[in-house]
Amino acid sequence: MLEVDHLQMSFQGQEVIKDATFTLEPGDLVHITGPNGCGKSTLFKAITGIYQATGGKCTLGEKDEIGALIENPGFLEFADLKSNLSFLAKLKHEFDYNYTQTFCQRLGLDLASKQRMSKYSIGMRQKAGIIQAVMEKQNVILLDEPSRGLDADSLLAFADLVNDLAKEGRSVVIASHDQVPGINYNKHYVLEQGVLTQNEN
Ligand SMILES: Nc1ncnc2c1ncn2[C@@H]1O[C@H](COP(=O)(O)OP(=O)(O)OP(=O)(O)O)[C@@H](O)[C@H]1O
Repeated sequence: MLEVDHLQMSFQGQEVIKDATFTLEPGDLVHITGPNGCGKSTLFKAITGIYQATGGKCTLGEKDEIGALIENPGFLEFADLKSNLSFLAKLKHEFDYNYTQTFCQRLGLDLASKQRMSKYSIGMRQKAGIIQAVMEKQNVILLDEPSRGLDADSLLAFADLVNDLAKEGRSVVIASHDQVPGINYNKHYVLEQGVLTQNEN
């Protein structure tokens, strides 16, 4: 699905990612942890092509599609949730209202609400960012600090959601320094001093 092979990323000679190597199989639920500033967001930006990697390579299967939430998601601030999500979906696909609604219901957002995004709380924006990463049936899902701003019930709903995505054979990679209880990770990595290392536990 996705092969990340000795990926490197430097900025003006400063090496942030020295060696990141991992492979994603269908249904993998992967946790990448590491201290602030270790390069988790940079790794996702290099995988998605927002940044051009300075070394190594990423190979995505022909039929595979990446959905990503990286840092603070940007929205059309004066438009409501449905306008924002349908705008994003239509860049590549048809907007599937009913399918998207299932994710909104699971995370406690109202897809029919006329409230503009500028009035959304940090947690609500985060949920909208998670939903846009999965609503087009993307099968390689990269979530950077997805639990930011989520309350206790929403964290449980989020854990259920990602566990279900993995059961469907979609692969989810979560980068975070905190733990979300209830996520059934099958692989753990640590990013430290630019090197991504797999942990057995
Ligand atoms: N466009 C850029 N230009 C220069 N340096 C950058 C750029 N993007 C990221 N960096 C540097 O890369 C390093 C890693 O940043 P990154 O945001 O990837 O860390 P992180 O692990 O996601 O941090 P956090 O846990 O705090 O979110 C930082 O030192 C940052 O300053």
